[in-house]
Amino acid sequence: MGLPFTKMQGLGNDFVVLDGITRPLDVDASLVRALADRRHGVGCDQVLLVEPSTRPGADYRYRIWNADGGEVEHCGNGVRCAARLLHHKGLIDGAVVCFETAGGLARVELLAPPRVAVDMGPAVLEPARIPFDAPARAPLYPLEVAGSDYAIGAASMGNPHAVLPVTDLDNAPVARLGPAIEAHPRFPARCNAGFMQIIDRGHIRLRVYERGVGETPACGTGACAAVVVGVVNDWLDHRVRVDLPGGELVIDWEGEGQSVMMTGPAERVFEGSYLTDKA
Ligand SMILES: N[C@H](CCC[C@H](N)C(=O)O)C(=O)O
Repeated sequence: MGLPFTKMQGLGNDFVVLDGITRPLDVDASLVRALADRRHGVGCDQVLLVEPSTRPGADYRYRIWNADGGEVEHCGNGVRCAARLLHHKGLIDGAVVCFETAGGLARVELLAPPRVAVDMGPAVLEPARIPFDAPARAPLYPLEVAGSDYAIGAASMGNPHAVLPVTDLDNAPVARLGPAIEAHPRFPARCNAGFMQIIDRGHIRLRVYERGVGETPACGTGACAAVVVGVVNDWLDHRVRVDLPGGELVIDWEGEGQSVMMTGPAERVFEGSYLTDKA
């Protein structure tokens, strides 16, 4: 008997989505790594599990694991895909659904397909809550990485992000610096490393080396974190077009204490059954 799943993607950030609603499902790191394996398994950046909600105000709970098997707090592209899938299955009344995640609540609205809008909740800038080791909160932090000194922004969207401004994104040292920032000791839970090029006050280009995965075509929480860092440093206005290698997200943030709003696509790719018994 195989494990049914739905393959989905948002700007090429791809997911194996599991149904924990019809019946409870035990997901562990080894199953995640097997599913995520692009040669021996299905292949994905993250595995998502949608379950009945456990808290008032939420319609469903959704959990996220990176391809390395680590469970994490939030996934922006993933929450759009989870909402699109529930709507397709007739499990949402109307066009709005609220998910509880380990990183907080996410209110999702299905727009004209394939677009989906998400209230990602507030950004967290207090170093201890990112978590990031720093003596005090600052718009930028000095960080020594691989023997050189950089200035990074740091924020959490439920999950930790470092944001490094660059002037030439196409030639940014993502493969070299990404892993070093991801595993930097000042990020005790590791982090997602964003490389941001400012085009103008309403437009950035972004590449993200994701915690537990590597560089992905798009990172929703990374786009949110990059815009937050840009607004905090007065480099950006409140509505920003974020060009990622996989496509465009639109992020709106009115400032401290306000939710970060994200709009982008979410698409089903195929339904399948993972044959866990290899015999
Ligand atoms: N790699 C992230 C989780 C997935 C985030 C990303 N796929 C998104 O769309 O936000 C982390 O370890 O926090």
